[in-house]
Amino acid sequence: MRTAKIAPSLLSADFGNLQRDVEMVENSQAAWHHLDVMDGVFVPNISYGMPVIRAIRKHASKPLDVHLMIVDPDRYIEAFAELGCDHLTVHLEACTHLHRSLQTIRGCGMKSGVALNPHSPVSLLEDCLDMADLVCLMGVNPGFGGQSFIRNTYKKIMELRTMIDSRGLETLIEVDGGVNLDNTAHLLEAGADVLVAGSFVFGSEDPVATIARLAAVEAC
Ligand SMILES: O=C(CO)[C@@H](O)[C@H](O)COP(=O)(O)O
Repeated sequence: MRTAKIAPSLLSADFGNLQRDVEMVENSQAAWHHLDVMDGVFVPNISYGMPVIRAIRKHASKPLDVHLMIVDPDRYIEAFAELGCDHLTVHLEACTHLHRSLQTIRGCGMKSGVALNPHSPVSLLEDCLDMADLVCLMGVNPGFGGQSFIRNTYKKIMELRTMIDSRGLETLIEVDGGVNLDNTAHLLEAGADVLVAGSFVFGSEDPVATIARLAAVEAC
């Protein structure tokens, strides 16, 4: 039976109690911390950047899974590596030379990730899939937590699973946005490996228990 790695998105954390929320994730069954960096240009929202990630790193021993929603991310790859980020994901739509960006991320010692907006087909990864340790399929249009899951994502997960398996790759499929207990089993069955959940975890009464429930869901 397959279960998913759960990566709570700290975008939905209480920033006035950030250390508390980071420690909550540390003490839960979550696999990774998911950190969303938004620049107000690539997406219509601004979140947080390097000083906040530096502070989170001090309280986190689990991997930091950093999702850059910024234009021209190549400018900052080295800086995120120096902060101690473990996975760095750039958007296909924000990269002029995606192959080079993924190569640079690996060259800096991090796991390379590429994210696809809901409108981008997975076929766009045909020629650089082997450069990605992780593909993040957005289940919502990026920029905000708390949106509804876009169902076309299931088809994309299945297509990507086939591409990965037929090439014998070990690339992880991450789904980000709109994840909750109603769709976790379907996402796993479609082929997802990692689920990012923000509002469903941090908006719940008992986030540790919610993470445990998400992590316990099995795919047939
Ligand atoms: O990248 C993003 C949003 O752009 C996500 O990581 C959200 O933070 C997920 O939030 P929920 O949809 O789970 O509330």
